[in-house]
Amino acid sequence: MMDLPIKFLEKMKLLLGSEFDDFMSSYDAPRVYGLRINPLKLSVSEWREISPMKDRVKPIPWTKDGLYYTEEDRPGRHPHYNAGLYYIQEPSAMLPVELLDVQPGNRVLDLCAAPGGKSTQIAGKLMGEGVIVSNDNAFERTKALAKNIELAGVRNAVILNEEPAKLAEVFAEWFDRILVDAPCSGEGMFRKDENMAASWEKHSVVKCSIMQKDILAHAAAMLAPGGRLVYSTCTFSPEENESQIAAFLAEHPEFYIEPVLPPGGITQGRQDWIDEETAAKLEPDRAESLSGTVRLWPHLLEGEGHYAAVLRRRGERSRDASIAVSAAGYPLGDKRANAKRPVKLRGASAKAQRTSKQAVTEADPKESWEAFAEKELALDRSELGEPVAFGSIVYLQPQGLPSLNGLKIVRAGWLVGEAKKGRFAPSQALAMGLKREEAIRSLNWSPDAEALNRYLKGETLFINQEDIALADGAEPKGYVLVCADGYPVGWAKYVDGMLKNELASGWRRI
Ligand SMILES: C[S@@+](CC[C@H](N)C(=O)[O-])C[C@H]1O[C@@H](n2cnc3c(N)ncnc32)[C@H](O)[C@@H]1O
Repeated sequence: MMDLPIKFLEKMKLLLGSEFDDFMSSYDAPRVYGLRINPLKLSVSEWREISPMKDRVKPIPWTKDGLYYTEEDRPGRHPHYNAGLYYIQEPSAMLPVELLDVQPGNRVLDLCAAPGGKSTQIAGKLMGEGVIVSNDNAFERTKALAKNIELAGVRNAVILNEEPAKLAEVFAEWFDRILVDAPCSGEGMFRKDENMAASWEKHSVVKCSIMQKDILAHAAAMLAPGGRLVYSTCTFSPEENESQIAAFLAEHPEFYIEPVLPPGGITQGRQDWIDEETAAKLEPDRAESLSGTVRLWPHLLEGEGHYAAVLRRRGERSRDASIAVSAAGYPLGDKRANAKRPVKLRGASAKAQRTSKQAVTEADPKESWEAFAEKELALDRSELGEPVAFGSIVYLQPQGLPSLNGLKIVRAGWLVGEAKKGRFAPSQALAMGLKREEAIRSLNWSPDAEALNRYLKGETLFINQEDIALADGAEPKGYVLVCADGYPVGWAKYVDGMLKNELASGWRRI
């Protein structure tokens, strides 16, 4: 039996009454495991054709691409993981994005996004059209966020490291969809992570609910009229769930709850759990609408537990032409449209900008990219973002963004590579976002090939030239896109029988 905080147990007993014993028995039941197939790479049925796990998985009812797997399968160790074919995610955490109803072409904000489970799910719904702005205010956590987004092969994400108030100054009424997967006391994570139970007092319910209120208020300011906002937590406390949403409705008459018809095992939100003070501020029908939010309980379904509310903003968005902006972030036609914009960069991007101030760059990095893409890729660039360079690093930035002036940027778009000493070095993110046939040279190994295992460990290999698939007219020497089962895992450089490993250092198997 797990060691759970006494105060938590007393509270749950009071809330759940006769259901409490069933709830408690869920802590003795084994954990369940989930993964979500990445539609940017392949469909569930295509994955089933190639996966050794295919006969042991079963569908997660509330997510088209979600599957339960057994612990022994260890999908994180299979090369399909290195190829970004799926994301390992707690099953109930897959619901909020389903409720967000993302459509290709939408502008979506994932406000509390690290480590990126839900951002990658959103990107899979956008299918490369529109933009996802993925933000987290904890810089260290944005590193995992960027890696997961890149692993999934997302081409249309911008990753920021900001406070919601700062974002709201730039993105007023800009987004069609916003996800607030709020920081919370994590009561639904106790079974998965015992540390969460130990630190429950520290992340107190009261502290979290103050934080959530502030985040929600800024999120509301960024949603366009007619837009949809999903609020979710992985905790059970009503203060962070129904009462939080009730307080939000009381302060935001322009929002209403869109009721969710709970699929099997998912239950309605508990309108009777709203605290009295908040309930008194709401009209009765608005208070009743809280039963249109949803709860996932570990004793009623196979998942750790979650809460989600779908909020709609009244009105209709008016999309005007002035939204079209230049790469410099100003509306087209504005005299500043070609101006260089001062931006704050974080991590690798910041380093590249510092370096570029010291060294004289021989060629415009964007031109280096264009030359590389022209020669080495069979990629239709007309559908992709606008090349923008920060120092020597080149990104393809989704079009139509407002100026990111003054924001802390982790990724200004799809990081395609770096111009170094007159050459262009393609990035790991570029490899992951390409399809095999979009590179003029590729090499494909089966997942159990020893050569692939050695490549993933970062070793240099010796291969037969004939193993490289070449586009018409391409010579064997040069960058090769290395694939597992036809899906890219990274770059290598081929010269005279030798395959120099270009797999990014943080991506190698240890
Ligand atoms: C529940 S986790 C998000 C999990 C993520 N959505 C996923 O699916 O992988 C909450 C996140 O909120 C971030 N956070 C906390 N306070 C924040 C704030 N004021 N603004 C933005 N992010 C915040 C935390 O750093 C944490 O990464």
